[in-house]
Amino acid sequence: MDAVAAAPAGAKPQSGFVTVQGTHFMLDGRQYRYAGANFWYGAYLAAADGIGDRARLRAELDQLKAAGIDNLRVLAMSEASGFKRAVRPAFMAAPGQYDESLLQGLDYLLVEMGKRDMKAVLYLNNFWQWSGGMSQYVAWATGEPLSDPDASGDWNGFMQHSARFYALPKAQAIYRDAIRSVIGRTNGISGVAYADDPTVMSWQLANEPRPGSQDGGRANIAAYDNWIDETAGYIHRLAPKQLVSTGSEGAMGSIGDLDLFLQAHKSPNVDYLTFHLWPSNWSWIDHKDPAARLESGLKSSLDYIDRHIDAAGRLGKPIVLSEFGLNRDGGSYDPGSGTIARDRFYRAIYQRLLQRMQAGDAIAGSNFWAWGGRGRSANADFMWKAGDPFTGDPPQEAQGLFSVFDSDASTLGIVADHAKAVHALPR
Ligand SMILES: O=C1NC[C@H](CO)[C@@H](O)[C@@H]1O
Repeated sequence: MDAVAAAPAGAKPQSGFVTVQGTHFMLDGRQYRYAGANFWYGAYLAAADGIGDRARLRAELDQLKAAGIDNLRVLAMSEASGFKRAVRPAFMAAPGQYDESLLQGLDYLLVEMGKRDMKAVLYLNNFWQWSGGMSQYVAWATGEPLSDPDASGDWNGFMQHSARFYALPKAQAIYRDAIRSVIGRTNGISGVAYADDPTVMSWQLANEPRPGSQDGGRANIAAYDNWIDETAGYIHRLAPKQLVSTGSEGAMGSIGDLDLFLQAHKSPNVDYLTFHLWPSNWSWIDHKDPAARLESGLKSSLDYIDRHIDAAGRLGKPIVLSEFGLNRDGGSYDPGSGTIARDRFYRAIYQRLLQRMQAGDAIAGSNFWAWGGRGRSANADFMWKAGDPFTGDPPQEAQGLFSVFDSDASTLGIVADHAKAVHALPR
């Protein structure tokens, strides 16, 4: 194992735990607002050589920190599955069997983030197939075969299958054991219990948990709301010093109903709200030509942002935009391609977030999707294979679809400008 590198020069002493006060985050007695990134593969990159690349990790954490990015959203549990486009290896090879090398990767990542005074948002499951996720739990609990959406194209059937997770006691038992295995862990490098580590800002129940499909999800609402309330309460009992959020996309992840989103987040066990913004996935903007309907897509996007910030204010909890992204020009995956449309999109999103922060509204931060760093695909189809470098795009998507690479200077400049403006806000 690599020796743990010395703290970078100028590393500040570690800050305390992030807490909630009304519609704001607090940190060390002052309001905390942040500019962050999605770094789903952070623990994988931090694993020992053979899976990870710790020299790349340290260099890219430095690059992110230098850009003012001090909050990273990271996958902290994955399940071995037969899904065609799932990340391999998985944190959990089988119910109750955990990959110590990936957990040591999470140890290493948290230590390196702590040195740089960064905060981690760790999600413990996934509604989607690219890390196994809820569908794999259903398969383990029922013995039924998986329905792979990348093979069938039946995304509605997949979403309904995943949503069975919420009401299957055996699936929940396996999941809670996984939660305990992470939250109850003591960092093998620092000796600090995860639940006592202020680097961990919050635990997320899952990535983008939905009640089910647009047509079938309403029947699962009671089970979904109950799952959120009970799981969030369970996590709070394991980690009383840290925050809990759901990982929801907002209305678009709540069968299009903002009221259902708010209802699911009323639980006092849910400390803050999350929402995501995916104009090209939601057909507001064209994947293959983001410039074509950019202005109308931007209008829909800004409206979506305002509605969710307003709703969080009414609920009296902070909210973060914990995913947003857009395609490269012409829908290209090539890291050398242009990002004119994406840069316009990022600027407009950040401008609206900053305006709402300056107004004292409930918005407390954002994490762009997603840091790709120096990860590059060498495959003609741009699809990830086990052993390939990691990028910001998980294995179910082309490597380069939404990644912000280390060479994307214009986009990273926009991110850095936003981070600087956020850090200049009164605290
Ligand atoms: O959580 C997610 N939201 C959208 C991303 C881009 O499509 C996707 O890769 C991921 O599953």
